[in-house]
Amino acid sequence: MNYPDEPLPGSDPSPDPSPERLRRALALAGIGAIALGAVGAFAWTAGWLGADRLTAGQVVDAVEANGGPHPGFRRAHAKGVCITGTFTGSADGRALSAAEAFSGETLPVLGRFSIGGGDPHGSDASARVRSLALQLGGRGEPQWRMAMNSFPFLAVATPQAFHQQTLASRPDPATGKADPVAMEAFLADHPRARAFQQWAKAAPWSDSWANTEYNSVNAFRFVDADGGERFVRWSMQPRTPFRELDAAERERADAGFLAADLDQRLQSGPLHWDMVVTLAAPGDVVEDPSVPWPDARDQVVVGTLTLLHAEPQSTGACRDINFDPLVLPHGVAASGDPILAARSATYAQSFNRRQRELALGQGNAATTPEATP
Ligand code: HEM
Repeated sequence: MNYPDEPLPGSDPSPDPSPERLRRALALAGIGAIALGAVGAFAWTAGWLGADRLTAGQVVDAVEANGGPHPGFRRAHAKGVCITGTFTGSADGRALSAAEAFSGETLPVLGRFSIGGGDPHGSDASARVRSLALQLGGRGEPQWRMAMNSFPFLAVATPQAFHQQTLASRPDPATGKADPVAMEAFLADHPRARAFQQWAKAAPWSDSWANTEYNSVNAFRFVDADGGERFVRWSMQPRTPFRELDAAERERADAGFLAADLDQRLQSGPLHWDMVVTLAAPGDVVEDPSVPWPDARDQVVVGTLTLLHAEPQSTGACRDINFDPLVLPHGVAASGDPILAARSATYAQSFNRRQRELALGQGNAATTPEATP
């Protein structure tokens, strides 16, 4: 298949790209991301990038190979449901960022809950990662798109390492599991990924999308009305109390228990999360999502997310949205994190592929309500 493809920013073979090149890449990323949000076109058109670098197409090819072909579906986080609700920013949020979301007005929200993995029909109990993607602001308003995960930090620091991890995780057709030798080789090259493995082994599984905390993981910059800038990470912290889904319950759980649980909870009323921003201190690493910040950092509650309604992704409005984390409003800007820029480019690849399949009638399962939770 031929798709427009460009080398990923941050995959330059020269070890130390100049700040000027980085600035140009980020500026182009911002422009590309806005264009992408509007027309679904491929975001990455910077002609200055070299020819021998990792491309978004290669990254998505590898992700797709691990999840199996599922035309019309997202290549990652393939299983999920659409949601709608509102967001209301706080005065404390307004002091940190000039974004419309913190104006005090209540904005419409369109979003999507999902689980990790590329199988749209897989069991909820087989995926420990829960995810929340949001678009704050409706049509004609400045939009803020974000895609967050329940893990607090990433396994890797760069798009290349993410690609190596994807290749090492490829399931062996005979066993359905990753080749342990390939995974050990990856871990030997990327020792910090062991911290993520520890988290995945030890952290309790939540039993609901409603009681899960979702994290931006990548750092961003908040810009206030006077132009003051701060590096931040944020999380959506649930007001619904956490409850663990233990191993025995996972064994018994229905394949679509998360969507059924969500529907049931929403019948009893709205669900709420506090948006909590963590402020970086001078010297904190802001360009590497595999390095968590110390717990003692200042935190500010900047708003409330209220979810009101859920519907199947096959027919809901979230199906045809690319939750590109670089579609940002005035008042929020990218950090220099190369993973963030790579996410924008790879989500565009995945979005283009699935939309093309839908247009060609090859993704009917993705538009049939019975085929999804
Ligand atoms: C280099 C690193 C990453 C790559 C290559 C990657 C790749 C992808 C791809 C291809 C999709 C499907 C996009 C679509 O078709 O709409 C996706 C979805 C998603 N990603 Fe990532 N991802 C990366 C890192 C992250 C991180 C750090 C987070 C969050 C902290 C994240 C959160 C999500 C979420 C929540 C979705 C589902 C969005 C939705 O519901 O539409 N990803 N990712």
